[in-house]
Amino acid sequence: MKTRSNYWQLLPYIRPQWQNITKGCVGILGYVLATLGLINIAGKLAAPFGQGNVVAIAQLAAILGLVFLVRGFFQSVQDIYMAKAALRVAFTLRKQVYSHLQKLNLSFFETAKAGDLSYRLTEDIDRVGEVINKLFHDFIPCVLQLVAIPIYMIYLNWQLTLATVIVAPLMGILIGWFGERLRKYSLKSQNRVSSLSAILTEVFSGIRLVQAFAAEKYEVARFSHEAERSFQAKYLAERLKAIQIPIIGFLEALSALSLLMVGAWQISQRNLTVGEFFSYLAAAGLLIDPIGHTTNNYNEFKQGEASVDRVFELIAIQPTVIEKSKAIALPPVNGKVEYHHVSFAYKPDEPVLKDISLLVMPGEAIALVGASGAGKTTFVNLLPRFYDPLSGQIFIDGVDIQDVTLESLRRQIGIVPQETIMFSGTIAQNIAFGKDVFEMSAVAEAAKIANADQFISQLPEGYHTWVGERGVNLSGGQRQRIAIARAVLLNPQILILDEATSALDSESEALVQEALERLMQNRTVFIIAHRLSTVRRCDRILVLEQGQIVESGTHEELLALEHRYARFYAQQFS
Ligand SMILES: Nc1ncnc2c1ncn2[C@@H]1O[C@H](COP(=O)(O)OP(=O)(O)OP(=O)(O)O)[C@@H](O)[C@H]1O
Repeated sequence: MKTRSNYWQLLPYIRPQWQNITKGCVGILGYVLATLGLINIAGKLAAPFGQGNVVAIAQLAAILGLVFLVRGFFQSVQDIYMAKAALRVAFTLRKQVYSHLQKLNLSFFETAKAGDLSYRLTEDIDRVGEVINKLFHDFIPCVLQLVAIPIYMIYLNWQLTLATVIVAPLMGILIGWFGERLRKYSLKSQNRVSSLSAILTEVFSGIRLVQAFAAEKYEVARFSHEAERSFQAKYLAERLKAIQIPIIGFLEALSALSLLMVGAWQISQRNLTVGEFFSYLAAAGLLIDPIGHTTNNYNEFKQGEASVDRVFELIAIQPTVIEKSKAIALPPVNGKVEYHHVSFAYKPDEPVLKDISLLVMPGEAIALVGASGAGKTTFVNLLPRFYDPLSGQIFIDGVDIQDVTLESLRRQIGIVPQETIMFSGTIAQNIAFGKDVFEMSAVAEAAKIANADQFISQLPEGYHTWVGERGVNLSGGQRQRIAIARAVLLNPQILILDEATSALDSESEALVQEALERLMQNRTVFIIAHRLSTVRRCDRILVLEQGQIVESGTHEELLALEHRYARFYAQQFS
């Protein structure tokens, strides 16, 4: 576990807020000066009280009221500008972490938990914002008061001050000790809540599976176990705080007692007037609040540090697929694709693709077949650079794909995945996914080509029908046609199709097939094929086995070989 504070890493986010912070500091300064003014006036009240001078008391009380008002005004200034600065820091951090995550590789998201990520981006960053807000509008003024008031107290009477602050070092040590423990408990607690959030995301998005497997009890037990651990971690933190408060309170009482004793002794020795003692007591009284706040704030900082750690952990993750600084935009391509001695492994010593070389001409349709785990998905994932080969190169129209910008590369490769994810938005927005501005007529045209126009037109609000987070209100076949429409609208020269394995009813199947056929026309296509009709239609079939192309040719040619494809064909399609 890290012990170094990550708060310093917030500095680049805090710096641009200097204007708000300066305004807030003016507020702090005014507030502290007004506080010193209050102490001074309180001291002046002792004499008229002794003389029973009501007029003087009333005058001083009026000034006191005025200074309170001024102090309140400065407090508002400080609160407003510091809160603005802190919230801006949280906003910028959130935006930056989100765009950083967007740059990370597929491999990161394959292992990261969605619930955990969203917790870090929401709750953790909120907490960072709250801590910075506290730091600016509470902690700094308190520390300033803790410096200014004792200086004033020393000026009034150093012996009394010594008596008051004698327990301060012990207090400091205790606060530090508790704070460090709180930070550790908080990190644990945040991680636990994050795990809870991850379980919730998993279960609610896979609720059909949970119900289908009658796994409700199992999931409740899993959730309860994690909730129990979260309870334990939170409880430990709260218990620690509960122990700390009376200990610090006792030290404060000790300090007050010693102040009274030394004060009485000094007055009896005639080293101190009652008026000075009054002023002194007012100063000491005004210290109680900042001490309490500083202790609480320190605890919160330590707890917040856990959130800072968790946020910066994400920022520290570097993408492995990196765009070169001199990357050029890939010009519009014809679709010639060449794999040149390409090898790849997810884990060292476990090669998934082994020295693959292949030339695909523009407009050619390539079917990839092979047993599960043969490397078909990996093979196509290298083309849009979801991963980079360990060795070898991939060229599109003779240009090494590692020399071009990721955006220009990916915009020219359309992907129709096995399972279509629908984002929350209208059908039209889902078809035009990734585009801010689009022509409705172009969307409708794409939907027509994808055989989707008819069912969309029958929906209550047509293209403006809202589809849920996972498109629950559309059938599998309809979702596939939306995915095809997306690819049609993108109009890429190169297409990757991962044919859905789940069976559709024959009418839906025919509509999808027809749509796919139209989509594939005049494009270079790589298709992970699960259907015989698709395989037969392709110009070339590649049989993958343990990361190697072991056979290549047309359906008829490969059948005539009577080897692997023929065997595969017999198993899969006959
Ligand atoms: N993200 C990953 N991390 C580690 N190993 C992986 C990852 N993705 C795939 N693999 C492994 O790489 C090998 C090839 O997987 P790949 O998904 O490319 O095969 P496939 O032929 O597409 O299989 P399927 O038809 O089942 O989808 C398998 O052994 C798989 O377990």
